[in-house]
Amino acid sequence: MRIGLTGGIAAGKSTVAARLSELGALLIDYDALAHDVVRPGGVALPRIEVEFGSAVLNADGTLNRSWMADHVFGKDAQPDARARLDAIEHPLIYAEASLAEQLHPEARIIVHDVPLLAEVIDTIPFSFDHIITVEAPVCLRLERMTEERGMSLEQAEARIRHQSSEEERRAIADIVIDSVQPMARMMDQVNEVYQGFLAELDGAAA
Ligand SMILES: CC(C)(COP(=O)(O)OP(=O)(O)OC[C@H]1O[C@@H](n2cnc3c(N)ncnc32)[C@H](O)[C@@H]1O)[C@@H](O)C(=O)NCCC(=O)NCCS
Ligand SMILES: Nc1ncnc2c1ncn2[C@@H]1O[C@H](COP(=O)(O)OP(=O)(O)OP(=O)(O)O)[C@@H](O)[C@H]1O
Repeated sequence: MRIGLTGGIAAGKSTVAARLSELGALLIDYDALAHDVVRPGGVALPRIEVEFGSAVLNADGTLNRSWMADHVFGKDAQPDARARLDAIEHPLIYAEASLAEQLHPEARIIVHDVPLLAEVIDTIPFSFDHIITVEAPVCLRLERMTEERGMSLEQAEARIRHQSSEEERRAIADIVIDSVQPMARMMDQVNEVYQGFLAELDGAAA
């Protein structure tokens, strides 16, 4: 069974993902894959350099993430910069995700943790049995991003502006997890959701 997990930045998606993984799901973390595919020596970095110029690299040859973030999400970013970066990274991320699945043929429940699932739902080369979105109001997410991640309010607002809205994420999801509820209750909800998946699999096998 393949599950899509999404949510706006700092809504609590990684917290839910970690719980699903503890419960036994195979977790495929697209943020981690997005970091992997731009490592030095890979095919993405030279393409990104051609697309955005040599300022995109640090002196040690790694991707300058804050430069890239400014040029993709910042107020002076070119309107198509995000699409140009995504066009380089996304196919490589999907190939890695597919490989991760092939490496674990025993996995009964596979969770693809995809921050931008609503944006890519028509192009991602996977279909999902269920889609979970984790949601919290923008003001709370801004607070989490500025207090816990050292982002300025402007950077945090820009990142949210470049993402789908809660409404768009809810439209693709059949399960919504509200991360304003106390952590313990949210974890109980994740447990219930997971048990539901197992029951569905057992029902299908019977
Ligand atoms: C622009 C980059 C270099 C900025 O790096 P940075 O370290 O600041 O952010 P990081 O990668 O840790 O992502 C943090 C969060 O930002 C958001 N985010 C990342 N990329 C994007 C994007 N293209 N559009 C909107 N939001 C994004 C997601 O919510 C993600 O969880 C990086 O995010 C990137 O390479 N993005 C393109 C790849 C992508 O689409 N990643 C998302 C997973 S599919
Ligand atoms: N129900 C909750 N109650 C209190 N705090 C929560 C709850 N859910 C998540 N959080 C907190 O919110 C913060 C953001 O959560 P998390 O890192 O899981 O977000 P995320 O959506 O994965 O972010 P990103 O999209 O950047 O990966 C964390 O500090 C987490 O502990």
